[in-house]
Amino acid sequence: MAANHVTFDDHQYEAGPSTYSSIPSSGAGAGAGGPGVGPSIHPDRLALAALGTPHNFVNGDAGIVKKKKVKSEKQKNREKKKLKKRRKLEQAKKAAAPKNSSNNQKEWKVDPVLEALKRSTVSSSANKVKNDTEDLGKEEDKYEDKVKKDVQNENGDVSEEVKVKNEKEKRKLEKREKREQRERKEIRKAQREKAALESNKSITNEGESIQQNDEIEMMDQEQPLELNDDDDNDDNDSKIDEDNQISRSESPPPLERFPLPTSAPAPAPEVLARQGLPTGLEDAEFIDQSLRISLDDLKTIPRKGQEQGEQISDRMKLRLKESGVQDFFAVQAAILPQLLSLRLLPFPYDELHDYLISAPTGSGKTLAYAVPIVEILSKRITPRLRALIVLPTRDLVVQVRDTLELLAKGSGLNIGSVTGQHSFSQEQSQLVADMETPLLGGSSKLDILIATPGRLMDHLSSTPNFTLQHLRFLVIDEADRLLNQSFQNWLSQVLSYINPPDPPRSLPEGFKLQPWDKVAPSWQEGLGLINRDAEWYDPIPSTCQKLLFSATLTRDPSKVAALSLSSPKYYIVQSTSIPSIPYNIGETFAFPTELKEKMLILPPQLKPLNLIHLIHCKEYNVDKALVFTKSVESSERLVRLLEYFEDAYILGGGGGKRIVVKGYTGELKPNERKKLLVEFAEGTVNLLVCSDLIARGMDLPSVSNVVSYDIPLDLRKYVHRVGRTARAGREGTAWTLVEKQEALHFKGMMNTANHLKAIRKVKVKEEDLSGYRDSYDIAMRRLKEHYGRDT
Ligand SMILES: Nc1ncnc2c1ncn2[C@@H]1O[C@H](COP(=O)(O)OP(=O)(O)OP(=O)(O)O)[C@@H](O)[C@H]1O
Repeated sequence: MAANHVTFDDHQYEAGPSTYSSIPSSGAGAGAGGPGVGPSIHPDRLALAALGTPHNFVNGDAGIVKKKKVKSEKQKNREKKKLKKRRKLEQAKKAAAPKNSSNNQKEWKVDPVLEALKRSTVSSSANKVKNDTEDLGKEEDKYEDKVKKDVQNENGDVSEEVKVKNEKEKRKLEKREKREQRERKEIRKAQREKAALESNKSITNEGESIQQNDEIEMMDQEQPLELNDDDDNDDNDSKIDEDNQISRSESPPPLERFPLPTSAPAPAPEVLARQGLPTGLEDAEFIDQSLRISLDDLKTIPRKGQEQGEQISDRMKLRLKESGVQDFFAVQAAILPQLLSLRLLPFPYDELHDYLISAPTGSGKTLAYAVPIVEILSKRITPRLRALIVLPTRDLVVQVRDTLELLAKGSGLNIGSVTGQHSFSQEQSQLVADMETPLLGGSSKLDILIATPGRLMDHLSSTPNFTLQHLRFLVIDEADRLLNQSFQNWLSQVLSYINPPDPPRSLPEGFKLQPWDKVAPSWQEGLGLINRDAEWYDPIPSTCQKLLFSATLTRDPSKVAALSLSSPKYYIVQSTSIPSIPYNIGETFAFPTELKEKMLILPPQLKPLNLIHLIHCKEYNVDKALVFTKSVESSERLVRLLEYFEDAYILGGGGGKRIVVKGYTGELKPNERKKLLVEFAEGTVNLLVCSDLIARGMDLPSVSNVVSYDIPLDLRKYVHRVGRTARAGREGTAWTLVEKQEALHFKGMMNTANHLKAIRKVKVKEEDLSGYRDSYDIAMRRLKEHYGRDT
């Protein structure tokens, strides 16, 4: 009986042509009924027909027997045709099957169109089957053509044109299917909306009706997603839709309406910039750049139990006076009283703040941390590494070390630096006294270390007994630049060497604690030296204060968060007459008060002549100048051109003194650079041509002019360039040579920062340049000869 439930498709693909042998004149002959002549119908089915078994099964053979009696000639012909087509189809399938199967038989791939049709016929009624059969016939015809074409394609019989046609047809079919799907969905949606409207009518309360609509809207949004999952089950879906409509209209009145959530207004960029920042940074304290406090007037904030604050030590006053300091500048006046109020080893109840200080270039940031470090550490008994200052370049390390040595003269403090300038072992012997005995508390020879991040990391990982556990100050100068250096993830590494290890940790096996091995109190628990569970006191807090200084201090939340600041205080030093310039979100730049800014807008070919005019013309008197170019190569070229020009100009009787120009590049050895800076300070060198990298943070008190021969790429670079002059309250002028095609960009950049008004435009007349023409032409000829190509 199982055969009775075989569907039409099952017959088609499994029973084979024998199923249809009942069709008169089919001539198939060799069916399941045996090799007899004429119609061969399975005896079971004949018996069933005779018994009058109800033929409500979809499409059994018995059904066919019954249908046979009423079939018209037309129908028979049609079926014959179909049969013919099917046979052709079977043949085509065999031909289309891959030829490489192991048993040399063609493997049949399931065709998605036929599969879909197969599924649809399973659930349809007998009538539907009839229609479907016709449809299927059509589809099969199409498919047969397609297969034929495919077979031909495979054999390479068909031209390119035919292939394209096939493709087009395939796409058409797909498009049609999609369109139909879309239409079905739209119909369903319209039905739902209609039902919703009807159910709304029955709800008299207006508020309730709104809620009902909301509900329906929500459902509308959700339902298509479900329906999309199975588009073939349209009938079922529409039934579900009907059920939904009914249940909606019959559902009890909805509950009282709650206020719907509304989206919050978009936060302002400044607010966004603050997100993720520690509290304290939101409330920056602004310090007027003109603030001055005399050395005698500066007092520390009184500590607990103190009536009034203390003055700085006489020795420090003396040292400061020796280096020309009469008053403390604003940045120093702002933070010295706070930093100096804490002891070398603060009490547990003393609140240690970290500091972020944004102050203009040349405003005296170095002394703002150097003075408290020297003052506080001078009270120490045994040397331990208590201050670490990280700087981005060797030159800055040398500069800061000089300042610290000057201040610490006579204090007994040991100051060292690691930059990679000396051999690693030389630096090691400078850092630690004992590298042989394992010591938990380290064996530092230094009190203050100034380092570049890369070399610091090397020592942390490879120098035995070098530890940061005793740090009282961690200073990150030029912080914006350093925080942008992800080099070996240096910041988080350094912080991990400062923070106490997580308890519990027992001492290494076989380790012997030496009597002179002094572990920092906050590290003792982590190293297993004390068991706080058995003690009565709270964890011992770290005594390290982090101080960050920069002219352009970033407030990038992710970078600031990486510092794990504790109770941070944020100070911005700026002039009240020139408002600070908000640039990037949360970033402010401040310019030195005594700075004059000028720009020349000119054709590129006139840049050298204009520079020559600026340095030779009495009116402008551009001397003691740092000249910035866009690259090392253009620095070299400019230095050479100016040298050739000076040769020709002096020889040609141009008048005036010879201008001495030198390049200040990274290729110079440290002692050469130092010599050059001394010559520049003495005035024997008039112009130093350099790149941005080398000049950053350089403190050259004698710089009177900064010339941007090539415009800076961004405002940040501009601030750092111009900040090389007008330092420490002195006057200075910044010149920018702007090529005509760059004018829009440069002005736009300054305008965005609301700073364009501060820059005066200078125009040099063509005739003013004529006096230099001859010497300039000679210089250019020599330059061309030198480079052996056109310049
Ligand atoms: N209170 C002061 N009185 C006089 N001169 C000072 C004072 N403080 C600092 N200076 C001098 O000002 C110059 C600039 O100081 P410093 O290099 O510390 O500035 P800075 O803010 O660190 O600049 P940059 O951001 O460019 O590094 C130095 O020559 C320094 O000696």
